[in-house]
Amino acid sequence: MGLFDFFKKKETAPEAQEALDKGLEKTKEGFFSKLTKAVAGKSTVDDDVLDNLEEVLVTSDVGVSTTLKIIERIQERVAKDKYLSTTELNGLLRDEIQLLLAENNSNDFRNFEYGDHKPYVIMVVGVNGVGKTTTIGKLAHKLKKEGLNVVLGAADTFRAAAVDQIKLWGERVGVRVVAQAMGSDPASVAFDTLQSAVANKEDVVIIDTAGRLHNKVGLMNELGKIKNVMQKIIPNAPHEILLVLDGSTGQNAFEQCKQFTEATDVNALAITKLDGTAKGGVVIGISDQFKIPVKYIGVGEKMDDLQLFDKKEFVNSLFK
Ligand SMILES: Nc1nc2c(ncn2[C@@H]2O[C@H](COP(=O)(O)OP(=O)(O)OP(=O)(O)O)[C@@H](O)[C@H]2O)c(=O)[nH]1
Repeated sequence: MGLFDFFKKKETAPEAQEALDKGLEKTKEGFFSKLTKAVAGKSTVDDDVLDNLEEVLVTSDVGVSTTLKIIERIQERVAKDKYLSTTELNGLLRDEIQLLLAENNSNDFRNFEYGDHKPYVIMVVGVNGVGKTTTIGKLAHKLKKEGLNVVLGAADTFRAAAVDQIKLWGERVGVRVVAQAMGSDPASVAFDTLQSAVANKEDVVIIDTAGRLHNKVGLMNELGKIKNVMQKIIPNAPHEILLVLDGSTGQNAFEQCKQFTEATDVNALAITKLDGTAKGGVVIGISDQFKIPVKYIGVGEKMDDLQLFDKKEFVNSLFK
């Protein structure tokens, strides 16, 4: 199977569905217990119910603007149907969330025109602690399992621990890692990585970057420099700029998304740690607000706990 096929591949393995269901358990529990309270004692969807629903969505980290959009659509349905029972609310919400995800993930990764990029270059960005290194390791494992040759570039040279962590993942997964000493130029690591990947005819390059957010201009310059250097070897690299966000940080994730999308052309999102949070609504809000497809979700700490995001499976799992 080629690279292109991998990204188009549908992940329907029962284990994957099970991991997704388990990973979304907390979100589901939190959401539906709040929803049950929101409609308690009510038989029809009225203004009170809608107010309560708004609160449920906001506190599930769907985000204010996306929440208002959902409420408005339900209001329209109520106005049209005149009488809407609260038992119908679940189904209605499910439909609206599905629609919303479809609108924002219309550029679903499975439909992306990747062409036949070889190597396919992924530059991974995000602040420290969000699960960036883990996501890179899991992704390398996933791609390797599909028979692709992967190489990692340790371009987060700011912290010695970051280089060590990437090397450790490289060993665990069994993929090559290009690294230089701590403090060396990240762009130089990226250059070396791409150059050797081309020479070795490797399929995928994943470049880690430092996630310092203290200063947007600094971040922009650093990421810009890495990109420019990559383009000396492969003119349209990186093909993917993957922003990793910690799903359990709610509003912080929105803020980080804002900062990084202003600093560079993020075109894919990975949302991690969904298993540890009741705030999985962040997946719905972020993709709506930023119009960037969620491509991967992290649903656990193990190597296999990174999934290709499928909006339909996500909603099915949430409303199961
Ligand atoms: N439960 C859970 N934990 C995760 C997930 N992804 C990452 N983690 C954990 O989050 C912690 C931070 O992950 P790292 O990969 O070290 O984070 P990082 O962003 O690279 O941070 P630095 O290495 O400090 O830059 C680790 O303990 C991971 O095991 C996930 O999807 N679910």
